[in-house]
Amino acid sequence: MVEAEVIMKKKNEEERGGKRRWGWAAIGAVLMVLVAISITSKYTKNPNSCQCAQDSRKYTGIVEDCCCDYETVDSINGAVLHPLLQELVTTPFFRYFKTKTLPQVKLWCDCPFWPDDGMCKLRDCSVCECPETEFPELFKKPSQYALPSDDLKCQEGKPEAAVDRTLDSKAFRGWMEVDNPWTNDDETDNSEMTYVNLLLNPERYTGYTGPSARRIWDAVYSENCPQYASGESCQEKKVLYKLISGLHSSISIHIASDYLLDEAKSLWGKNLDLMYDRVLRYPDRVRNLYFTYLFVLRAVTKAKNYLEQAEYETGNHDEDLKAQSLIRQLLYNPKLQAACPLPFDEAKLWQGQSGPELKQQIQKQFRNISALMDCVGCEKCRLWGKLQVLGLGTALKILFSVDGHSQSNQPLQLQRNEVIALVNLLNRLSESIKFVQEVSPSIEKKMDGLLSEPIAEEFSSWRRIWEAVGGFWLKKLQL
Ligand SMILES: Cc1cc2nc3c(=O)[nH]c(=O)nc-3n(C[C@H](O)[C@H](O)[C@H](O)COP(=O)(O)OP(=O)(O)OC[C@H]3O[C@@H](n4cnc5c(N)ncnc54)[C@H](O)[C@@H]3O)c2cc1C
Repeated sequence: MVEAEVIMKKKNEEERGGKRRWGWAAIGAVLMVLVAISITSKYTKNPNSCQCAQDSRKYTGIVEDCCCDYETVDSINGAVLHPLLQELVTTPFFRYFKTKTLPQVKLWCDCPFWPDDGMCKLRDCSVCECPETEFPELFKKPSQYALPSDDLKCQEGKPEAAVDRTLDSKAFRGWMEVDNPWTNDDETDNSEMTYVNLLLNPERYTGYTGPSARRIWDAVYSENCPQYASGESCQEKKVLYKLISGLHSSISIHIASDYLLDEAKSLWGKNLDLMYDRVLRYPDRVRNLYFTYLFVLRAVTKAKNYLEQAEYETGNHDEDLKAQSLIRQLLYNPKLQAACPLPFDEAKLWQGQSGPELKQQIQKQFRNISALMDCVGCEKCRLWGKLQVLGLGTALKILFSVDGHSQSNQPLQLQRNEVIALVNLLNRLSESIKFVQEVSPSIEKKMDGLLSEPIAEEFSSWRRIWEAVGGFWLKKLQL
């Protein structure tokens, strides 16, 4: 009897122990599942996780609102456009830009918005002007080849419905001084104009920063091309915003690619952190750079008949022939024509009843942006700001002010300075695209590394917790 009681007691204890183990096992399993859910949700659903950030930084497929993809832009830019443009901008015709280079004290006369407080810190802010003897003699005189207006080929009689994307090549014989409805520049004001050699004044870090620079960008964005909220704004306003943002990205990339790393030692070089902070970490800014590049490229190729027949005379026969030849190679490049025949389709814009009114409104906003460039408080920044905004204004003029439907029915006429600005702008954008393509994988890898270090640390902490929890429950189960 006693023996039977002892056996029963033992059996009951074993059953209780078994139940206890099962209880501990169940609690352990639930806790482990909770820990696992917490870890997986942290690294798969969190929008700030490394995986998501990596995906959003890949640039593939068609560039938004354009007709060409990122991969094609990279390859055609690297293989064809960049080398051609680099050579073209060194020719005498393209390297001298006519601009007002007013001393700081006179700046307020030109800036229609506010007197500048001159924030520029470095010697590198100032522009190196050309001596009178250096720039081409032919540039000093008004063109003797200008056509009387009745000699311009009329574009009437084209079918109203179809968009004519060709430009009248016969209209061009010489450089005309005509107003650009998109810009605020007046090239006829010769007394204060001077020529600068762009090769001697590279766009790079100048030390222009702080409230003065910020005020210009703020005025450009907030008053003249407010950020569109997707779906709310019309396509045309979106285009203006993207052009300015793309230009801003390009300026920041040039600052970062030629930066004063150590002022005391006069050491210049690449500042990749700055490039990441200002451009690469914002995928939209990179996309807008590609958009602006394709937009300007479309303008250049649309004006091909005109540009082919233009005169690139500076008095230096060999160099002028070279400029002409390089322009032809650019305009009729078979690789470019095959890979990206229509970089941007301007025919989709200004449709509908409000088209003409909208165009006037955006034209006014762009003229304001152009006028704002006179308020940039650093000469070299102002030079490149004015040149590139004039380049954009020229692209806008080519794409939107001259076609079969223009009110005036006037064929395209460009000022010499507009052509110089257009080509130099395309070259700047091309350099930026190349730079982004070359350095962004390594910067992104570095940044991903920095991002993943804390994540790796977190993972190992989680692993330690996991092991501790697992070990504890195993011990309990072995009890
Ligand atoms: C016309 C112009 C030309 C300049 N040229 C030079 C130059 O040659 N060399 C030089 O050293 N400095 C130049 N600067 C100054 C330079 O652009 C910066 O303003 C300065 O370096 C201070 O930079 P930041 O970090 O405050 O940002 P900023 O570049 O001033 O940007 C101001 C704000 O604009 C927004 N933003 C920035 N980039 C973009 C983008 N791509 N798209 C949309 N929004 C954006 C952000 O909200 C940012 O905070 C120029 C300024 C202007 C206005």
